[in-house]
Amino acid sequence: MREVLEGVRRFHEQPREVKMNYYSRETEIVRYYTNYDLHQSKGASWRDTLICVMAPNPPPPKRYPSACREILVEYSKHVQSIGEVIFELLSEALGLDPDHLKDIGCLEGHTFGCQYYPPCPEPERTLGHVRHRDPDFLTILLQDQIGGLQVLHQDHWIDVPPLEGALIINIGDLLQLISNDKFRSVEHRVLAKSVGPRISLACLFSTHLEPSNRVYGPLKQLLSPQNPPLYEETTILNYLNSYKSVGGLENALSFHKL
Ligand SMILES: O=C(O)CCC(=O)C(=O)O
Ligand SMILES: [Fe+2]
Repeated sequence: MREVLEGVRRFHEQPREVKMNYYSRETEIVRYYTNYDLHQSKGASWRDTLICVMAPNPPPPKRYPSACREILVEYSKHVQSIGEVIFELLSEALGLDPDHLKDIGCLEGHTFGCQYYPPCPEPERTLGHVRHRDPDFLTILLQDQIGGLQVLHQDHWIDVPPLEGALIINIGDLLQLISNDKFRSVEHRVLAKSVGPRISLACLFSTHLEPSNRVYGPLKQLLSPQNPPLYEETTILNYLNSYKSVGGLENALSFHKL
């Protein structure tokens, strides 16, 4: 875990000219940029991001930056195994067969968001990452020892202190949708800090770059006259368009409520 964060640091701390080879504001499967909503949003978050799609259709390994290529590929295998166990447990928690969430494709794809938050001279004037919910089924988040991550709980921002060797599991919007609100996607943010850099790696389980007509809606097994569906069926792409239209700032699920 330490090594993969080191790999992310190595990438971000290279000269700008090297990183520019990966710079893109489009939906490339490997891309480096700052603030996906930079040109729409009124403010900018204090971070840079390297996105790497790892599954289901990874590019040839040489497309990943050499500074972190090997360690990203290795970490991807580990995180896939952890994801399998977590989706089994979540399936059981919903009263379903352990393979259910896997069978409907929740584990099919994952993408790494490799974040780098430089030290900020005026941390009270910005955020490292504005409040948002993740647009996926589930996120496995690895953070370093700097701190700053917070989750919203009963209208209060609660610190998620770094714990050596620990991973943070966040429910995303798509799992809230298919579980018909049994699981809630967590709102979270990262404070800017004068110390740093802070490095994190968010592994987002979703297949959002795969063109697919597959639709997701509340799972039939969870519905009854007392528990009617709360959401319409949607493709992942359609849901992502709602997410982008509000820049992640509002709850994109509200667009899909029945
Ligand atoms: O850097 C972090 O701890 C959070 C990152 C995050 O929320 C994200 O990439 O969606
Ligand atoms: Fe997030």
